Amino acid sequence: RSLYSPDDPLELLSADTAERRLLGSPSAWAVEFFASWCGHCIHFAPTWRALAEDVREWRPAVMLAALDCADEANQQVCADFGITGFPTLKFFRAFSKKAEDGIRIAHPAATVADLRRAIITNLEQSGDAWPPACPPLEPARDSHPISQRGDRFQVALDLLQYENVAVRRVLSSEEELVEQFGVTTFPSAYLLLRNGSFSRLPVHAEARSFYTYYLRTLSGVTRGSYRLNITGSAVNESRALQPLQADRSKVYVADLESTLHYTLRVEAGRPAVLAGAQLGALKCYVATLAKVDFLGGFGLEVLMVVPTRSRPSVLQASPAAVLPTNITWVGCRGSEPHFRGYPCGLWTVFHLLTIQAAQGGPDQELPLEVLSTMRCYVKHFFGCQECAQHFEAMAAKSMDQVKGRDEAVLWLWSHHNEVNARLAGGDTEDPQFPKLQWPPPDMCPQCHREQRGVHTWDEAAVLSFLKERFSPGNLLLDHAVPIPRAGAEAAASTRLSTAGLREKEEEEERKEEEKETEKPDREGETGRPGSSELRRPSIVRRNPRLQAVGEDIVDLDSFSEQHFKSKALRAAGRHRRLSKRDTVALHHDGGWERLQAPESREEAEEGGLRRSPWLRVLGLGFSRLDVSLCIALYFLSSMCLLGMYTFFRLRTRARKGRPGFFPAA
Ligand SMILES: Cc1cc2nc3c(=O)[nH]c(=O)nc-3n(C[C@H](O)[C@H](O)[C@H](O)COP(=O)(O)OP(=O)(O)OC[C@H]3O[C@@H](n4cnc5c(N)ncnc54)[C@H](O)[C@@H]3O)c2cc1C
Repeated sequence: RSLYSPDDPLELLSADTAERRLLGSPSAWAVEFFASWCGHCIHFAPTWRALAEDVREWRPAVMLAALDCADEANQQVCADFGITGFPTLKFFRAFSKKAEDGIRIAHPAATVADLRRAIITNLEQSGDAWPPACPPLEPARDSHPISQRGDRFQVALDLLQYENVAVRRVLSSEEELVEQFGVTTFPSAYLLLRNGSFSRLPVHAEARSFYTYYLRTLSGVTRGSYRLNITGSAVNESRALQPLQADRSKVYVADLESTLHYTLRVEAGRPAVLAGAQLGALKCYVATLAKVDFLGGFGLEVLMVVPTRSRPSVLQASPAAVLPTNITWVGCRGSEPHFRGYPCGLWTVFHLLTIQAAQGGPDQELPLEVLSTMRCYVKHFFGCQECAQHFEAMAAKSMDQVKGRDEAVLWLWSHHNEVNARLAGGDTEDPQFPKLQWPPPDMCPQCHREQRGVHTWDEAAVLSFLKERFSPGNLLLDHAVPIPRAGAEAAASTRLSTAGLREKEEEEERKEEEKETEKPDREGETGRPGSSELRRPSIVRRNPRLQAVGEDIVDLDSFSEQHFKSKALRAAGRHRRLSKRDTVALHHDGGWERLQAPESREEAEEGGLRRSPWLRVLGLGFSRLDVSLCIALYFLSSMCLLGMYTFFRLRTRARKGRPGFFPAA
């Protein structure tokens, strides 16, 4: 099942319906914005469902709804409603005009009773926005605290859909009525009939459910014509995922790519403004991806981020890019849509990053940098807010004490296991993928030891297991989105060893250089149609319009250019083609070239930023535009000189031909 199904008594909103239903509505709405992968949303779903059941009779005065912000189709609408974390609960008064009118209902960990009270409190404060279907709940002189009054409003709301009965409240302060009915205890309920007779309701307890039940059973009281409007969208319908054959000893590139797609296009695209610490966190993340030899040769060209103040973030600006635009979970695929997926992918990406950072190059600090990048990323972008808080608490305790590169790998491993232990047996656990202390004995027997009957880990064995597991040779390309290429070659590329990849890559680079030398005027073109050598676009493109904006928006283009200068130089040394616009061209496999967006081709050509080989050899840093201008100026000045020369020459000749100035004697 998805978190909610059409059987639940709430409306499942979508991008098409959210604004239409919530804004300008004669009903008040309580909405949960959730992400189906988020553990705390999974915990919270039964409470929201129970609340929906509890207040189902309050329709159409008060409606309950839910919107899945993890669904990429809903990304924009969730951003419009200012949703940055999950679950977020908002109350919309009737006739709310703007998305910002939603009032946050604090504390999603609240009980059904707390939430019901929060709805009533907000309803009471509706003033002019009183839902027409809602009975008048607020007597003129009510000195009781709102929390107490709220409990008693509920009966009136519970009877909303019933005809031939009206519920009114009388306060103890209304002495005349109290006296007329002979009321002695508060609260108590009286039934007043049309003929003027009245009697106290014979209920066992002066409580909401007793009153409601009794009133509904009265003769003549019937349910009105209002029908529950269960409008489950097809997208949200319960569905089990088709199982994909996944080898659990492998790491799938499809999972890594899907995670990058989700982190960069969805999570980082959510804030209205990227600035300050949040922008810093994104820069770190991008920088780490570029710095670590991420995917070890599996064709990721990282990465341009463009300054933005507007939310349709640059991260979405390039429709076709290196990463696929859809999500395919393979190793991280859950048995149902709300299990596993993105959080699984995020753990996997960070394990891979720490291990690759620990293994590659002389930079001792890099694995520690990866850990702090993960900490920053989770703090600023991970949509599951409570997960992020838990992780931050763990990190604050011990992350600073990590000194060495192997220690960094083991820190992440052991803390991931701590999370596994906390979540084991809970409702976020996919029954088909129980949360274990990892790696389990069948995956790594040598990792486990027993000393006097007590289990211990052999950390050295764990470390080498992790290094092997997250080595480039253990990455599988299955189910990732392929780019068409020659049949046999494509088949062969489904799984390549690191060595194979690197050889292939070098060969392709050689070929590429040769082609560039042969056809300098084709520089900037993205490849031959049908060939596997399309130049890959960067994930995110420069958007010149956005560059004029504010000071605290950092141009990550120049940031990364500076940051990775040394890396770029090294790459250039290895005959990498490195354009000014591509931050770092990492290893690539020809079979993994992504289709390039046409606009990025145009952009590259228009900007004239790609230099032809001979200019690069000269190292002059001129673009083709510069050179064209030089030639044009040179030509113009030559023409000018020629003109002047001809003019003076003609004048001299003319003078010689004329009679002298002095008259003949
Ligand atoms: C930073 C972070 C904090 C989170 N906090 C919470 C939370 O507070 N509450 C909540 O409900 N959910 C939380 N989650 C989600 C939760 O940890 C799982 O990611 C999610 O439930 C999916 O679980 P899974 O079964 O796919 O395995 P995951 O735990 O996601 O693991 C993914 C894969 O990594 C491998 N793996 C497992 N353990 C280890 C390990 N110790 N070392 C290396 N590899 C390992 C396995 O192959 C596994 O399939 C958090 C996720 C992240 C990224």
